[in-house]
Amino acid sequence: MAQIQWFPGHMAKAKREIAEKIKLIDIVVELVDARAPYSSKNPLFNGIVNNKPRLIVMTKEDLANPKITKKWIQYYKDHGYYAMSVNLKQFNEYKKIIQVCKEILKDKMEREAKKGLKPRAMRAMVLGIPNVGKSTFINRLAKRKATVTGNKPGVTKAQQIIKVDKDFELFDTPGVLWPKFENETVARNIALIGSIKQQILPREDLFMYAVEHLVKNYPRSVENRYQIEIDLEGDWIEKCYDDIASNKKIKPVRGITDYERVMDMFFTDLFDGAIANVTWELPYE
Ligand SMILES: Nc1nc2c(ncn2[C@@H]2O[C@H](COP(=O)(O)OP(=O)(O)OP(=O)(O)O)[C@@H](O)[C@H]2O)c(=O)[nH]1
Repeated sequence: MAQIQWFPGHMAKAKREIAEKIKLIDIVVELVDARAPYSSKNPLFNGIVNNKPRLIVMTKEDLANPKITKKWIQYYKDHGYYAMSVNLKQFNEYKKIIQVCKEILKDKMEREAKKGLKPRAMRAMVLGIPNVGKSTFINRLAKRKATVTGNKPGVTKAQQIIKVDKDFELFDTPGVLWPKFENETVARNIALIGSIKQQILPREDLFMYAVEHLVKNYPRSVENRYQIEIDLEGDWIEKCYDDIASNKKIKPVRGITDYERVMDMFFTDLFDGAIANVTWELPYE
């Protein structure tokens, strides 16, 4: 954990920016990654959002375990949030989010109309830690490349309002929250969903944690991928490196297994979904 830097300055700045914007909006759309819904949710702005309605959108449902995603949605609902899951890679998925926002705000808009207030569009803001899909969602809405997307933490840039339709508007710049590093498990989980660089943690530890979690919770996911057997006893990790290297024909370096290449291959398989439908944490854990 010593390598992880905590930047109170960044956090304070993000908090200030979000607090400024929040005054202008009717609903907060908070994106979290379905593979690690706890670790990718930053409790920091609970105090800022206050009484604004909040919709939690679990992105990347296509990469997560569908049964656990359902449990998480129930968990959020039990805790008074609106919640849903999406695969933003699917072109029309963003429409579902807008639909749900409109349903949530329907009563509020009707109350305003009854009071004789001028009809206006509902306004939403997107929030989330890096890499959860904020730009992808906003770009889909804007139907243009408004912001740069990429599978690297921290690429969201430049503030405009996007008019989605006559009833709905969205800030074109999302609120970027800093990931929390509450404990080692949280840090590992956010590294495993790509929200922080893996290199921030000792990579061998991350590899071992991931393989162990998979073997215990997703029997045969790793074994089948590399045609190996894993028995979590004794020097299992050494054997695991050697067996993956041998199966994938990764050449040894000066007679020693090339651990770095084994890890590269494993993490690529994980990020590309070759080892798929994995969620790293359960609700109530
Ligand atoms: N499989 C899958 N990939 C997704 C989904 N949503 C986003 N992605 C991918 O995740 C990566 C990160 O998405 P972005 O939209 O850049 O995330 P962001 O939250 O704007 O990231 P920052 O700019 O770092 O704050 C991109 O490669 C997207 O294509 C999803 O629902 N499923």
